[in-house]
Amino acid sequence: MTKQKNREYKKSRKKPHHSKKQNSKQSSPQGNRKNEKSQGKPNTTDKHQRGKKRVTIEVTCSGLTSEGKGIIQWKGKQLEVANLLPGETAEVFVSKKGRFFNTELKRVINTSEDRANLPRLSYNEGVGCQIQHMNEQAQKRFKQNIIDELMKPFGKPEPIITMEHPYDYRNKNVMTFGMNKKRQIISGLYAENTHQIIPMERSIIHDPKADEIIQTIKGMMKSFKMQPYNEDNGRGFLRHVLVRVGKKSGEIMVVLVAASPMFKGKNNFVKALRKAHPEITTILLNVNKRNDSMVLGNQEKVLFGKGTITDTLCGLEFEISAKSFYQINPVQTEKLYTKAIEMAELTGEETVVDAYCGIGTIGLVASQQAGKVIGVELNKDAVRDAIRNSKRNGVKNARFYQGDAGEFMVQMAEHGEDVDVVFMDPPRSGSDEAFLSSLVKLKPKRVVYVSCNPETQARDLKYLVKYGYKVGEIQPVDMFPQTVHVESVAKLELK
Ligand SMILES: C[S@@+](CC[C@H](N)C(=O)[O-])C[C@H]1O[C@@H](n2cnc3c(N)ncnc32)[C@H](O)[C@@H]1O
Repeated sequence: MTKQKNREYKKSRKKPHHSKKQNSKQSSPQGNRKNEKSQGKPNTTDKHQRGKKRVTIEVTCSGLTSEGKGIIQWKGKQLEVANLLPGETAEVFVSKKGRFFNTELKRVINTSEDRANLPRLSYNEGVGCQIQHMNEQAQKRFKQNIIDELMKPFGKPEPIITMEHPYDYRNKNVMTFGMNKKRQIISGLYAENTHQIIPMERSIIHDPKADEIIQTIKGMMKSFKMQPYNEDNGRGFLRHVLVRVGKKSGEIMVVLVAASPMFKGKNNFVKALRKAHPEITTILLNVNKRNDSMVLGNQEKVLFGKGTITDTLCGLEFEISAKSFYQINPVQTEKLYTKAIEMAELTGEETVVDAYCGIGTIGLVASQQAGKVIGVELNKDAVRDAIRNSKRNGVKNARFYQGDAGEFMVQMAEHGEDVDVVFMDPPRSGSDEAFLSSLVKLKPKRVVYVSCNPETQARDLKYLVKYGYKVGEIQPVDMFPQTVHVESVAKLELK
């Protein structure tokens, strides 16, 4: 890569289209005095949470952040309120923590027509679903606006592909275990940007059976003298439980993530869990001694079954290991892959690279219409799955390699390989300069860029456009209903 290209790439990486916001309840005091007319009026002051003062204000919401929070003005400051919609008047609690303001919706006074007519949710069922208070039309508009805005430099995206039944869709649930102040075992999700567990028994987007299994495990812990892990003092055993469900096959994997490999009474535990849920097809113990936010550690032991599950996607069967990536919404994934493969315009002759290939899903589905497929993926377990999956489906024209996709592309470019089409589906952080600079050297006719983070996708598209590609169709797909996340696939052609 030339110095000029390097500088350009770094510059574009520094400036993502939207900047990340603060903690869910915290708003920065970045307000603007001109807006004081529309400021909320303080109603009352009360005390909560160990005597901290908070005021109740009446406000009208003027817009939405890219994280789906309502924007309000108060005392010359712009604050963000979760679960509030534009045009709504509401009572909001405001309290101050350091330089930041915490807000919490107390009561909506005038309801927007965009508000979802939800059945009453039980305790915390909507945690992690930042926009579950918007109805389907409003969610669709919200996500379309995000994509349209980000992709403005490249053309007008297609209307987003939505999901018919946008609930219970996740095939993977991960719950974290801990103790509450009454020393009762709890399981739930971390509150945004913290390691504080919000107890949760059921989520509107989780697979119901997976949630049920996690509750069974929580109920069994006391009698098996199994302590939840305490991050502060390093004591205890169970950190998380991951349940993965093959939505078509019905196979179910349970992964107990523990702080230690010493699992006393594991045989009896496995027996009791299988008795309560005969539908479980495999159980694993994963050991994670790390202190970061990664759920799974490297060490893994199969306690029951074959250690993997199988599922069907786009007519092919895929074996999936605990540590491998597998798209969490298979109904929408089929629509996404169908669109991506259509964009590749394969004729049966092409050499295709499937970069960041996971367990080989896109490459193997595309292999039926390609000359040959070369897949590259960093995760060893996923590459092993991909190789097994090509054999399982009788695919003869696909090869999978383990390694960094950027380094792999550099080598391909140095060897002057011929590549016709590249599918790329990087993680949320997007691709890197090694990958992109080699991609433009390899000059494939078409690049199909699949992304779960349109901000980094837009950044990388800008690079590819600068170095010889033009963006054709851009297709957003709602893979994550009820949340602010959106998937997008873009077709690029060599100019
Ligand atoms: C969004 S997933 C896509 C996987 C696959 N295309 C699919 O649809 O299931 C991104 C994948 O990139 C892999 N990955 C992350 N960093 C990588 C890198 N530097 N080189 C190669 N693969 C990487 C991850 O392990 C993960 O499997």
